[in-house]
Amino acid sequence: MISVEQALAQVLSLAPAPRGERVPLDQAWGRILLEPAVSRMTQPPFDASAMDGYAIRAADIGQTLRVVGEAAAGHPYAGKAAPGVAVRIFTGAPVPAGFDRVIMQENVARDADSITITDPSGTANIRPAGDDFREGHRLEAGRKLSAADIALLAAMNVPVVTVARRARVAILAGGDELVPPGVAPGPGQIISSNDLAIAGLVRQAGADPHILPIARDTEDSLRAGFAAAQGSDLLVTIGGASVGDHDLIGKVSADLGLQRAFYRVAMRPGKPLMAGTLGDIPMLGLPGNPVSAMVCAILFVQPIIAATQGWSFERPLRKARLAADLPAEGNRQHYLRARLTDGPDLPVIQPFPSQDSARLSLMAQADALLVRPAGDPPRLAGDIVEYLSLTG
Ligand SMILES: Nc1nc2c(c(=O)[nH]1)N[C@H]1C(S)=C(S)[C@@H](COP(=O)(O)OP(=O)(O)OC[C@H]3O[C@@H](n4cnc5c(N)ncnc54)[C@H](O)[C@@H]3O)O[C@H]1N2
Ligand code: MOO
Repeated sequence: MISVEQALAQVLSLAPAPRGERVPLDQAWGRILLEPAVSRMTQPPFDASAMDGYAIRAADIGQTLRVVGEAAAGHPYAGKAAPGVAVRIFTGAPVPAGFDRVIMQENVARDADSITITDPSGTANIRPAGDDFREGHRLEAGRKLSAADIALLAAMNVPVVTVARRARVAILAGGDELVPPGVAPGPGQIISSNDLAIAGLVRQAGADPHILPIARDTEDSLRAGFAAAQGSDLLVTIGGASVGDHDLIGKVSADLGLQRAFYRVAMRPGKPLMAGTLGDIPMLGLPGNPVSAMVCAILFVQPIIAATQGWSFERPLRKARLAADLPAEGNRQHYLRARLTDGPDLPVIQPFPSQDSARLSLMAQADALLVRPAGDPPRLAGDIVEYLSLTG
């Protein structure tokens, strides 16, 4: 058995280099920027009015001013400032040359073509050219593009960006007991859920899942499943990873030439995890118990997808206070399904009394995985412990 840290390093070393594609901005949200984007604009491109009102010279405050023209957004005023004059101006309009204040119209009394300033206090109400960013401003590679990033790129006049191609992830669940949701299970059968859980986690990491037909517990059926995964960027198998007579993933993948990086990790749940490269595709073989499969996907599948897309998707370890005493840990790092509530300083974490790795109903209620290192001594209520958030 290797440690979780060693396993993660080995998994990440299997990730192929990210490949880029050019997409227009309306398709770029949530994608990973692979090449820096460089602004072709200065923003604002001109000194812009921040208010509806009158452009004046600060030196003229106290005088009655003559309104000589109008500047609206998209309709600049062609003239310049002169002593004793004002220009009617609207938000977003270029401030004509020579004016250095905009007085809000609420602070002005207008009489035909004349204005008197009733309240000269306040700021200039002018956004100077380049106040936001200048030509050449860069948005660096490696970020997941947010709504604000897309707006910024648009304002930079960068209509097309290079983002990482979404990894295509083949998901192969196997087991004679499995039927898809909606099918009436026969004797001894259950509904396959893991493939759908993993597909959700794959999507969360920004990749495209491709759920293959459920494989039977035969070498031929598994071989057909592996063949169907050709052309994917990553293959994730679920189940059949343990030592039972019908656990064939290890044998079939080895027969097909898997370069195995490791098998078995010192973690709980998720010990019978394997990883390697099959042909030129990285493969992760997840254990079949539903919670084990999900924990392995959170710890290993999501990070390798991120790496394949030029990104780092690491859930930070956060601190919380234990709600109840816990016994000493064994020789595997333990990820306990838990609930978080607010506390006076840190959140309070309450692990569920049952940690059975088959209990999906508890996984669905968990908002955190309490992480206990191998060999952790007994802990008391109130002790500070670490957790991974499942809710973001
Ligand atoms: N003698 C030993 N037995 C087991 C060991 C061990 O070390 N020695 N490890 C146990 C642990 S830990 C786990 S985890 C499981 C992993 O087993 P497999 O990866 O071989 O998974 P299966 O046997 O195929 O399935 C386990 C369990 O999960 C259910 N399952 C599988 N696939 C799905 C699916 N797509 N959707 C829903 N449920 C699924 C399956 O029906 C089984 O109940 O091995 C232990 N045994
Ligand atoms: O990985 Mo097994 O989960 O310990 O149930």
